[in-house]
Amino acid sequence: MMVRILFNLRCMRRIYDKNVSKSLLKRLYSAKFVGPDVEKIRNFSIVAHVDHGKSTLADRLLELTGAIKPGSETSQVLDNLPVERERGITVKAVTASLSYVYNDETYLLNLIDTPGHVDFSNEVVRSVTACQGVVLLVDANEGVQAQTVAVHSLAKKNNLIIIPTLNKVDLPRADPEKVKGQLQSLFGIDPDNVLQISAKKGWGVQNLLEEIIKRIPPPIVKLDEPFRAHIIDTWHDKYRGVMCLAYIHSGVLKIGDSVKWRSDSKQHLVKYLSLLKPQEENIEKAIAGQVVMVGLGPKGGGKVGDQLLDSKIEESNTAATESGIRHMVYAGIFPSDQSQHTQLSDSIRKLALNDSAVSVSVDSSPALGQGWRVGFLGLLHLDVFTQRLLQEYKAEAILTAPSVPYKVKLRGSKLIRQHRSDEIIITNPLQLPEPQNIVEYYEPLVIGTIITPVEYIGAVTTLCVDRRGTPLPSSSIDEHMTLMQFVLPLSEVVIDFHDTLKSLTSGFASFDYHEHGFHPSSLVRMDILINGVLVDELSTIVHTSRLEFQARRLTTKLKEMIPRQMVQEVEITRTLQGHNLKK
Ligand SMILES: Nc1nc2c(ncn2[C@@H]2O[C@H](COP(=O)(O)OP(=O)(O)OP(=O)(O)O)[C@@H](O)[C@H]2O)c(=O)[nH]1
Repeated sequence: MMVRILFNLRCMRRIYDKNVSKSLLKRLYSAKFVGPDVEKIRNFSIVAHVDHGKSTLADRLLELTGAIKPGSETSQVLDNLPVERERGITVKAVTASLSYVYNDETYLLNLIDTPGHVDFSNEVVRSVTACQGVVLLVDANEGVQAQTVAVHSLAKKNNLIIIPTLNKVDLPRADPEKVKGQLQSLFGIDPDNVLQISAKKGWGVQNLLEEIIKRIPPPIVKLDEPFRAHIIDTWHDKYRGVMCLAYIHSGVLKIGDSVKWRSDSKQHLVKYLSLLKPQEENIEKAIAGQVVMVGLGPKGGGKVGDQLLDSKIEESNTAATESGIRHMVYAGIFPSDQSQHTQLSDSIRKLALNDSAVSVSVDSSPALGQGWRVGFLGLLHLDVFTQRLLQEYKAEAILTAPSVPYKVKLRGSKLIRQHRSDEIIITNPLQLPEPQNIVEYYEPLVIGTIITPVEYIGAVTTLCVDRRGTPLPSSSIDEHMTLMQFVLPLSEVVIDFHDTLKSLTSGFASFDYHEHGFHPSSLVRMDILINGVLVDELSTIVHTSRLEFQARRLTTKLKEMIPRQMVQEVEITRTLQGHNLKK
């Protein structure tokens, strides 16, 4: 019961009104495509720091190409999940196939609008695999921010053409020349190549569209080879089963073609084939270089990362769908009532299809019953996942306290045999072996990039050192802004680091991080006993230097939250040294 009071993070949000997206789609009208010609295809993505205007630019591009009517009342048309509209953020990359006539030729432009928040960066990573270029959007007022650095290096790593574009030039405080200087000093971008637009007012957007056609090359594909595509997104359709967004690498795909998954050799027929403009437009045939929606019917399946092949290709690889995603945070998800277990299980399965970044494994708890241990890319990802469960599937869930994964090196041949390895990853504090069976503890570190005005360098350094961070060399972006880097423990970053950084720097600093592997650390499991009984769900793994602070913070909270008459004593045990703290 007490556990529920503390950790029942049910999202009490407004119920999803399905009519939102339907009425929206009604307002869209379609332009006629001339048959695809690879030379006239451009696949590109809009990448930027959070809130620099990606979705607003996507709206203007949709208007210019006739996919939506100009002056449409609904803004951020591609952000059509209720959670995206409520929070004003993009969490899913969305594709729109647009047609545009330039120099009397009709071009097919596949636009992918991507999220900006670091927790959804996997969507960006996946999107760029279907692109030959990106529009790197930078707010001309805020200038280069931490995610600008991250998406620029991602585009470079994938050898994509980058179209640097300054947005929000209509703002009185916009300083395009200063931001061009930042792009030059950080990335070596020639200021003459930088475009200037106002996505909100539509200024310069047509020029940008034509620059996309001129600067980004058509995809290099093999039309005469057998059909092969890779899956960049999937979602569940109530009537048609799994629908997949596929980027075609070679060959041609037609309705009725026989295909198979690379991960299993079973044959299927292509039942649905559409362009997303962004509403579905059925097509009979798609060619290499296109991004299309494919459905194989209710039993057809489909997973992000897998490949769809012509059934005559003799190739299979059961590991084809391994994502390589490293989960940053794990939490237990349990039904609020065990009678809801089947429904919640079904909802999690369907949502995990659309949110391929989560990992789901079965879990159980003495207090909460049967449930799942779910891995997320960060706390915002966890929050959005539970909100989507409630809004899109009406599934209420109880969440346990989130924890980062740890690693331990085991002692004892029996244990090593049992785990088939001398090292195990701990995603649940309860899995931690007894201290005498552990040779070494490891915790995950990240390299954090912070871009801050120079006057906050001191405050940022103090925050990072307090969070056990080690500074790396910093570099000046211009006379006002500095790029700082720190090696930080992931556990110190995921909970409230971003909010604290924002409040210390009056909202001016931005933060991004990438993983830096597991490193040896001094860790201990902190157990909580209430009325002498160990409450499994309250156990956490903490760094020994933070044990007392964390213990006092948690017991103070428990003291406030648990009705006094129900508790005689709250006790904290430290398994390693057997210390007790009583409140
Ligand atoms: N003044 C001005 N405001 C803009 C412009 N472009 C976007 N905005 C505003 O900036 C805010 C963020 O715009 P979005 O398009 O949601 O930004 P985003 O990059 O898609 O955001 P995420 O998907 O959450 O990363 C909104 O309030 C927009 O109205 C512009 O050219 N000028």
